[in-house]
Amino acid sequence: MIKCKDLSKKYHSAHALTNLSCDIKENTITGVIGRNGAGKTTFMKLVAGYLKKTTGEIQVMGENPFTSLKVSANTIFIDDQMSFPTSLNLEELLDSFAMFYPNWNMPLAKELMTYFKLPQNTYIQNLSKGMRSTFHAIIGFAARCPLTIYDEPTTGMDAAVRKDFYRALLKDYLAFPRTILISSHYLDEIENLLEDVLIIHEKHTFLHTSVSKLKESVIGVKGEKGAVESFMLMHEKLSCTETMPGFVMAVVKTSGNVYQSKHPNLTFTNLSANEAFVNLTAPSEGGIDRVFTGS
Ligand SMILES: Nc1ncnc2c1ncn2[C@@H]1O[C@H](COP(=O)(O)OP(=O)(O)OP(=O)(O)O)[C@@H](O)[C@H]1O
Repeated sequence: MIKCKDLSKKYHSAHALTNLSCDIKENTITGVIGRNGAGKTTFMKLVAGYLKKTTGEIQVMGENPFTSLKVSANTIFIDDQMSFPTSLNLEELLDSFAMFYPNWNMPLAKELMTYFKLPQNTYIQNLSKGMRSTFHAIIGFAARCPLTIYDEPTTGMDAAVRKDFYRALLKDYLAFPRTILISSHYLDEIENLLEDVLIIHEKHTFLHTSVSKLKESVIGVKGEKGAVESFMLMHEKLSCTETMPGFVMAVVKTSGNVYQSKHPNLTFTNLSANEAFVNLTAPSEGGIDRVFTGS
C-alpha cells in the first residue's frame, strides 16, 4: 500500500524527514510513533499527498500520492486541523461527506453521534476540543476509506472517550478492513490495536517492525550492581538506574533469548511497547535529571 525509499522532505532549508524507508502492507494497522518533532506528521502528509517530497521515492497504491487522484479519492486524513464550513450544522456536514466518500456509512455515523452525545443540529465551532476530535474520528470511521490516516486523533478526548475510540477503531477495522496509520504519543494505550509500529526517530526510520518484535528487542534486568554490570558487558545498555543502595535496574537491547537459568542472580522483566520505545529513543543517559544536577 505504501512504499518509501530514502524519502526526504525539507521545508525551505529545514530537514523534516531524511531518508525514510518503509513498506506498509495493505489492511494493517500501523502505529507511527516518534518523539515531538520526529517527522510523523510530515511523513503522513506525504503519504496522503498533502505535501510534495523533496527527494527519494514514495508510492501509495502504486502512484505518486502528490499527483494522484486515485490516492486522494481513497484516502482520508484525520487531524485536529480539519476545517469545515461554519454555516453547516453537523448533520449537514455528514450529508456532505456522504457525497465525497463512496463507502460512507451514514447509519454508523449517526449511531456514533448519538453514542458520543454530539447533537446533530449544532455547529462545529460550538464543540469543545475533545468533542471536535470525536467528530473527526467519526468521520474517519464512517468514510471507510481504504487508506485512513489518523494524526494524533485523541487530542482533547478524556480517558473514557479515548478508550471507546480505540475500541470503535478496532471493531470498525474488523468489520471493514483497511490500511490504517495512526500516530499517537500514547503507545501504551494503542499497542494492543497495532500490528506494526513505524518508529521515526531524528527524522528517519528507526524501526519498522511488529509490536511483539519491538517488545522482544529490549529487556529489563534487575539485581546487584556488579552482577548487572557484568551482564551489560555482553549487551547494549540503554539505561541504568539505582533502585536502592547497591542494586540497579537496567534496560538493555537483546538480539535473542535471554535465559533466566543462566543468570540466577538477576531478575529479568519484559517491557511494554511504550517502555521499549522510550528506552530505544532516549536522548542520553541521565535524562532530565542531568539538567538539575548541581543546580
Ligand atoms: N511548515 C514547516 N516549516 C518548517 N519546519 C517545519 C514545518 N512543519 C514541520 N516542520 C519541522 O519538521 C520537523 C518534523 O515536524 P513534524 O510536525 O512532522 O513532527 P511530528 O513528529 O509530527 O511532531 P509532534 O509529535 O510534535 O506533532 C520538526 O523539526 C518541525 O519543526
